[in-house]
This record gives sequence, C-alpha cells and structure tokens, in this order.
Amino acid sequence: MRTTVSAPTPVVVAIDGPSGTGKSSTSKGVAARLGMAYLDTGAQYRAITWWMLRQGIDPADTAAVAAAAEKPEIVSGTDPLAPTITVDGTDVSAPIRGAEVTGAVSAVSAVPEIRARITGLQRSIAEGAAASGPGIVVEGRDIGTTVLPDADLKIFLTAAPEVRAARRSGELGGPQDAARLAATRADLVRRDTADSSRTASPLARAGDAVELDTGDLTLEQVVERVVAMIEERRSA
Ligand SMILES: Nc1ncnc2c1ncn2[C@@H]1O[C@H](COP(=O)(O)OP(=O)(O)O)[C@@H](O)[C@H]1O
Ligand SMILES: Nc1ccn([C@H]2C[C@H](O)[C@@H](COP(=O)(O)OP(=O)(O)O)O2)c(=O)n1
Repeated sequence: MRTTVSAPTPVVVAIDGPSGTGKSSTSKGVAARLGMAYLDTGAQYRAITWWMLRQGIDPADTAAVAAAAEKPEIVSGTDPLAPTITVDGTDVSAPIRGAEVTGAVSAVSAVPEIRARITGLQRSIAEGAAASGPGIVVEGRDIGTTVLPDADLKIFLTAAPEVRAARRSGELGGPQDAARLAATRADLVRRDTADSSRTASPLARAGDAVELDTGDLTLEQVVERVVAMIEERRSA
C-alpha cells in the first residue's frame, strides 16, 4: 500500500510586541523548527531609516522622509537560519543595529508614506511564502492589527520592562551595573511609548491575538508553546 505524505497546510503567523519581549528569537526558532519562512519587519524599518540618515535626511523632517519613501530598494531574505537585509544591494544587517539607527527609527517609521511602502513589501513577501511553502512567521508591531489582519495565528508577546532591559543589556556584554540597566530600560520605554502612541498603525495587540508573557519562560519554552499553537491550528 502506498502512503501519501501531504504537504503541511501553509500558515501565516503574526508575532507582535514591544522591544525585548523575544519576537525575533522566537520567530526565528519557530520558523526554523517548522521549515517556514521568517520576516523581521523591524529590520525593514531600520533599513529605510539607515538609508535616510545616509542621504542626510533629518528623521524629524516628516515631509522630506515622506518624499523619499519610495526611493531605496529594500530586499529581505526570509531564511530563519540566515536572514538578510539589503538596501540598494548593500548588506546593512550590521549598521541597522547601531545606536544612530535605533535612535531615529521610531520617527521614520511613524511617517504614513513609510508605513504604506513597507507594509506593501511585507504583504507581498507573506503572500509569496504562503503560496510556495509551509508558510511564514512575520514579527513586528502592527502585523496582527494592520499588515496581516487575516493571519491564521496572532501572538502578542509581553514582558516587564526590567526583564526586557536586562535581556537587551545582556546582548551588549560587559558588566551589568544598575546605571546601565536603568539607561537601557529608559531607552526601551521611550521607544515603546513612541511606537504605541503614533497615529499611523501603532504598536498594539490585535483583539484576536493570544497574549504570552515571556518573563518567566525560557526561549525554548516560548518556541515550544508557539509551535504547539501552530500545530493545533493546522489540525483544526
Ligand atoms: N524567553 C526568553 N528568555 C530569556 N531571554 C530571551 C527570551 N527570549 C529572548 N531572549 C533574549 O532577549 C533578547 C531580546 O530578544 P529579541 O528576540 O531580540 O526580542 P525582540 O525581537 O522582541 O526585540 C535576546 O538577547 C534574546 O536572546
Ligand atoms: N512592524 C513594525 C516593526 C518595527 N517598527 C518600528 C518600531 C521599532 O521601534 C523599530 C525597530 O523594530 P525592531 O523590531 O528592530 O526593534 P527591537 O528589535 O525591538 O529593538 O521599527 C514598526 O513601526 N512596525
């Protein structure tokens, strides 16, 4: 007797939440485990911010940012084991993590023309992945609410600011003194406030998203829970 192994049903998963809740690590882990594609939408906003700074455009000059929104070509590679991001063919994966971009990204990403441009890119990447493989995990701030409101599964990650600051500060290495933790926490909270209070598609939990506090969970435990939710969705 011949057994037919059918391809898994493609699923589109939206993972949102504030900085340091574990969106990138969780999304990459889940996508790698299930052979899915992965899209880091924050990297796209960082990439266009990097380009604006390189052009000498002031991130606070909303009109200038809007006028240039369509100019750079931004390409995201969606392999969770080796995600890539280029701007006009230049690999920007390292410089987009620098302090200059981090300090400017909330202003640039609040401009409606920037959001329209980047949202269009995100939707076409998600559509392509869902049409050609087992699906995609897309992480950001407004994926469940705006970019992919029909996603098969929406997850909103949270964690206390102290936990998130300790995680972010840990990434930088070196001694973890109280002053450094307090400064990291203040930066995170400032960015969360800006991202949540902007008019255009703010950071928000979708009404139908599952909320998961990652504060007391290891990364492996968070990945396990999300994988279980996806498998449950596939078998429903
Ligand atoms: N559940 C977890 N427990 C402990 N550390 C975690 C957990 N999830 C993520 N991290 C660590 O926290 C930091 C921030 O995670 P990241 O995935 O970049 O968050 P986000 O994408 O939400 O900003 C990384 O150093 C990551 O390894
Ligand atoms: N879907 C998204 C993703 C990110 N952004 C903006 C707001 C965030 O502060 C920046 C950077 O996002 P990123 O996910 O790289 O930030 P962290 O990894 O949390 O430091 O981009 C957004 O407006 N919408």
